[in-house]
Amino acid sequence: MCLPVLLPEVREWLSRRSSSAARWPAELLMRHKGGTRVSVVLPARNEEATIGEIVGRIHRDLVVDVPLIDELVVLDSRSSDRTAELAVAAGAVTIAQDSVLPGLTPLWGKGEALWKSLAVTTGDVIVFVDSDIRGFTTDFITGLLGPLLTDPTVMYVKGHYDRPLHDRDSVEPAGGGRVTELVARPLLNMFWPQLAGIVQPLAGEYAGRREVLEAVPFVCGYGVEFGLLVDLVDLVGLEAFAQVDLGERVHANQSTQALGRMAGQIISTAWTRLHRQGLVILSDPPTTLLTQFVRMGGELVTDDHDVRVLERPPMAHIRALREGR
Ligand SMILES: O=c1ccn([C@@H]2O[C@H](COP(=O)(O)OP(=O)(O)O)[C@@H](O)[C@H]2O)c(=O)[nH]1
Ligand SMILES: O=C(O)[C@@H](COP(=O)(O)O)O[C@H]1O[C@H](CO)[C@@H](O)[C@H](O)[C@H]1O
Repeated sequence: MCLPVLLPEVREWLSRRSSSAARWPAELLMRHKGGTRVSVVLPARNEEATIGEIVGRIHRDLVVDVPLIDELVVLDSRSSDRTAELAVAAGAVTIAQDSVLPGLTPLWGKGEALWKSLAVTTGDVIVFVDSDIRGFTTDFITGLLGPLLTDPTVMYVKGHYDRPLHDRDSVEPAGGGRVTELVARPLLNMFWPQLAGIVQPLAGEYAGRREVLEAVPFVCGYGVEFGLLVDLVDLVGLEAFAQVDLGERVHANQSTQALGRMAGQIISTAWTRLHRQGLVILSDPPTTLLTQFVRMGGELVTDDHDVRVLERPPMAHIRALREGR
């Protein structure tokens, strides 16, 4: 007989803190919104193919038709295409990542964009949505806001969905979330079993209260989602988390090589948390160099990457410094 793997408290949490997007229509949320300001942030790096559609839908449905959202911001993460122009045209405030907190050394990556969005938004609640989603619908946003606007004990909400996998010229009905299944989920089950009930730990769609988002560091690259989960559950406990089924999400799938580098960043992030939380004793730190192999002109050549974790301190610390506290 195989033992139930999920901890009893995780199983119990799942039964109480899970819902689906359909449960949270915008009209219901308007009745609960009160004076809570809501910001929606889209980190975007070269997303001209989809940013206009996503921003346009959010602006029409949740700014004009039902004024649930107070702020719609695209954090332009060093795009070299028409992302910023199309985002503005569709109704978003668009801010260049490197223009935020210019006194700090600029860093790269998705997490840098998300961390800087805290400095240029005013919402009490912030919703993060990727900008490469195909077939985006605004119930991704109302679903994530549901638990936050109706339950003051909820601090952080993760979306989950079925994840088809785009192949060159076909879409497999499942198979997406490759780094989730091959790296993130095993790491969380092994070292942070209280997070084993998070269905899509790396999902780019999530929301939280500013007070907690500004109380934790942000990993600058692709480790940001993994780092937020581990740091926030340490800060507020699983009880303050909720999870919403958003249905299905199709996005631009990166190459296996690119996901290898993403996996390296996530393993580096996990390693820093294992050490910071005293779960491992560092005799000597692991290397952060990842050597991949690519064939060029018939030759197999090495392709070296640094997957070290760069992270920003809690935004609350930056605010305190700037206010001389
Ligand atoms: O340096 C970066 C890398 C990515 N992104 C954005 O973060 C989201 C997720 O990134 P990506 O699609 O590259 O990751 P994947 O979804 O393939 O894991 C997308 O909206 C990207 O435009 C970003 O703002 N800055
Ligand atoms: O979940 C995953 O394994 C990766 C890759 O997804 P695919 O295998 O390309 O569907 O996608 C996520 O990971 C990134 C790192 O956390 C997030 O930033 C992305 O938003 C998310 O799509």
